[in-house]
Amino acid sequence: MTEIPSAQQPRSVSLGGRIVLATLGFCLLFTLVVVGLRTWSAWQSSLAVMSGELKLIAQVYERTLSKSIWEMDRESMQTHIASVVNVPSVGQVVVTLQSANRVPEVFRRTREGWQMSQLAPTLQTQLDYEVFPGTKETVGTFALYGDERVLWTRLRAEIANIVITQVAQSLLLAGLIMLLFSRLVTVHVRRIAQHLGQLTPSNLRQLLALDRPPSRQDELSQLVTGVNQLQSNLSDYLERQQRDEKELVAHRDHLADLVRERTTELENTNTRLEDANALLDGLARTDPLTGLANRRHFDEIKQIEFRRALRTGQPLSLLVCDIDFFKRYNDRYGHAAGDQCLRAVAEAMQTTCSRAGDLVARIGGEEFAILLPGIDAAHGAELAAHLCQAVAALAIPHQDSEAAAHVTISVGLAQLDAAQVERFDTLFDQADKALYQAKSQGRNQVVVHSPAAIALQSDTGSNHG
Ligand SMILES: Nc1nc2c(ncn2[C@@H]2O[C@H](COP(=O)(O)OP(=O)(O)OP(=O)(O)O)[C@@H](O)[C@H]2O)c(=O)[nH]1
Repeated sequence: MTEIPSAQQPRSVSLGGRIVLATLGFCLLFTLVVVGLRTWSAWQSSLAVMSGELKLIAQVYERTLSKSIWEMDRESMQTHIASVVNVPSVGQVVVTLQSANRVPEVFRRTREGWQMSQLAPTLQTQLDYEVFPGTKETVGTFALYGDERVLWTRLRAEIANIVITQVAQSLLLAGLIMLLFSRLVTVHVRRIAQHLGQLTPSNLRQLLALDRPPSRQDELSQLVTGVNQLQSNLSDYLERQQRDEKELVAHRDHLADLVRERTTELENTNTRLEDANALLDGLARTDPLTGLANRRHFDEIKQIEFRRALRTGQPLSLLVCDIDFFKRYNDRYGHAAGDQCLRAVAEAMQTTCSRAGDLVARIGGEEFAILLPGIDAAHGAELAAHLCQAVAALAIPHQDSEAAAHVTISVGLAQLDAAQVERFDTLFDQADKALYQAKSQGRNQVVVHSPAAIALQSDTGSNHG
C-alpha cells in the first residue's frame, strides 16, 4: 500500500469543523445585516416614540399654557415651560406670544448641552384659548424640539439588546447544525473511513453497516451500498483469480511432467542411439575376424599420429607384418583353420603391443600394420623381434612353410625421419620395402628400413638382416 508522506499530507480539518466555520461565517454576516436592519428599525421607532412623546406633552401643556398666556400669568407660564423642558425627550421649548398690537414675544427654555439637530423630531403647535364656549382665541405658538442625545442613548441600549440576542441566536444555530451534522453525517463518515482502512483481501466479505435505522435512505445509504457492491465485486474477482492461478499451476505442473517424461524418453532414445552409433562406429572401425582395428581405423589414426610426431618431434615407428606362406597354410589346413590362425596371430600381436598409444591393425588378408608412437627404430626392432617370438610361441604347425615347422611372420620396420618424409605413405612404403626385403631374405625375420637396410634376425632361429 502506498502511503502519502506526512509532510505532503494536507492539514486535516473535519467536515463538522468546516460546517461550523461556514455556519458561523454565515451567521456573522446574517447578524450584521439583521443588526443593521433592526438598528434602522429601532431608530425609526425611537423617532416615532419621541414624536409621540412631544405630541403628548403638547396635548398635556397646551391648555394650561394657553390659560397662563391669556391670563398674563407669566410666572405660571415659566413654571410650565420649565417643567416641559425637564421631560427627558425634550431639548428645547419655545413659546411665542402673539398679540395684535405688539411684536411677538418669545420665551425659550433649553436643556443644558442641547444642540439643534436635523435628526430629532420637532413639534410646533398653535396655542388657542377658549374664552367662551365655542369661541377660541389664538394666543401664541408652542414649539417642542426633541433631544437627539436621548435618541442615541435609547438606540445604544437597543443595539446592545439586538447584538446580544442576534449573536446568541447565531451561536445556538451553529451549535445545533454542528450537533445535527455530527450525529447524522460525521460519525458515519468516520465509520466508513475506518471500515475502508481495515479492508484486506481476506475480509472483503465483511460488509459495511452503519449504526442507524435501515429505513433511512439518503446519500449515506447510497454510499454504503456502493462500498458493499465494490467489496463484493472485488471478492468475486479475487476468488476467480485464485481459482485461475490454481488451475494454471496444475496445468504448469502437468506440462512440466509431460516435458520431463518426454525429455527422459528422448534422453533414453539418445542414449540408445549413442550406444548404437558407438556400436556401429566401433564395428565400422573393427576387423570382424580378429577384433583388431581395420584399415579404415588405421588410416584415421595414422594421420593423427603422423602429424603429432611432426609437431612434437617425438619418434614414430611403423611395423608391417605378414604371415609367411599363408596361402600354403590355407591350402593344407583349410580356410577355417586359416581364419583361426589369423585370430591367434592377431591376439599375439595385440598382447605384445599393448602399450597405450600402440595401434595394431589388420590392413589386408594376412597383413598387419602396427603404429608405435614415441618408439624409435632400435626399440621398434626389439618389439618386432618379440612379435616374431610371440607368433612362434603359438607353435601353430605349418608343414608347408619353408621358414619353419610352425607359422611365422616377417616384419618390415621404418622410423619416421621428419626431415625426409612429408607424407605417411612414404613411411609406409619404407616399412613395406623392408617387409619385402625380409620376405626375400627368407622370411621369419625383421628388417629395419635404412639406407643400409639393416636386417635383424629374430630369436626363433631364422635370419635377421
Ligand atoms: N583363411 C583365410 N585366408 C586368407 C584371408 N585373407 C587372405 N587369405 C589368404 O592369404 C593368402 C595370401 O597368399 P599370398 O599373398 O600369396 O602370400 P603367402 O602365401 O603368404 O606368401 P608370402 O607372403 O610370400 O610368404 C591367400 O591364399 C589368401 O586367400 C582370410 O581372411 N582368411
